[in-house]
Amino acid sequence: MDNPELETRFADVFNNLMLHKPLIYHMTNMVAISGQAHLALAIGASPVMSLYPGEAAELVAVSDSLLVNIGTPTREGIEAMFVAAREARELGRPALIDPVGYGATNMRTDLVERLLDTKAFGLIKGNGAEISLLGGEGAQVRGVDSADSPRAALAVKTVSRKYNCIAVATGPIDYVSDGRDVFALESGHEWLSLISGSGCYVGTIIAACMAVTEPLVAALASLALMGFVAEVAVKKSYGPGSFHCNLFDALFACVRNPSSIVFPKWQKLDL
Ligand SMILES: Nc1ncnc2c1ncn2[C@@H]1O[C@H](COP(=O)(O)OP(=O)(O)O)[C@@H](O)[C@H]1O
Ligand SMILES: Cc1ncsc1CCOP(=O)(O)O
Repeated sequence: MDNPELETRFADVFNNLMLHKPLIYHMTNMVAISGQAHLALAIGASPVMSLYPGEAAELVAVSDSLLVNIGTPTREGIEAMFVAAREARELGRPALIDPVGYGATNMRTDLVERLLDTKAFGLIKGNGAEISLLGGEGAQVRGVDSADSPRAALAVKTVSRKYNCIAVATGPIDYVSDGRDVFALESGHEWLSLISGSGCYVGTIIAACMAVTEPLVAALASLALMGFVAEVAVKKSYGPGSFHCNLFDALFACVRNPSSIVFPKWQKLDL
């Protein structure tokens, strides 16, 4: 899809991140939490992380967007997520849910469905397997990893329609749907799957962008950015460790100079 207008919009999104420095309230897992905080800062946003029910409503009120990631659930954290989701709905705050490990255990499946019942979320972002299962398509989930997601392209549209929000399925090919169209992007590098938390990082970038633009553009811009920076970072890296560092450095540089980004091209699928 050759669309210079869309690329200008992506660049505007990153410029606005630097300008507005939105506060992103992360309710996230103990694996990726510090990386997500560092990443938010690198892209010009401000992170606040908390899983405490007693301050969840107040934090939603002062934040520019909410990210709920169920990766390492705890009793208290779950209670806080429901408080935050209801407050975000009440206040109309942009909110994203990352259903980490949906389908891996009955508990996660049930939790995600109950959170979605709050109707707080303008965007669902999962890996291909999580979104395929949410959309009623078959997929294999092992722990929190996506083992197989051949039907993610179809599922993303189903999920978007079912939950009346933007749906995003990540993987070697990323898919995004607004319930009408399905967009696909092949970019990035397989080493992203060697960084535990790379999907969570995508969540942070999208949630930050949702504070400054509509959810569809936020998703398309964020995934194109991630794809491009992964391709840049891998050229300077020896393995997952240096790749992780170079990825953050490339994100830092790109959001400060969006005209340096060669955005990989989204394709509109005929589905
Ligand atoms: N084989 C791959 N090639 C290129 N990019 C990939 C590959 N696998 C995952 N990605 C990218 O890594 C990021 C995280 O996606 P994914 O691994 O599906 O999430 P999760 O970590 O939640 O399982 C996304 O930006 C996705 O595009
Ligand atoms: C390994 C792990 N276990 C529970 S949450 C988590 C991190 C998952 O991060 P991602 O799905 O973004 O790779």
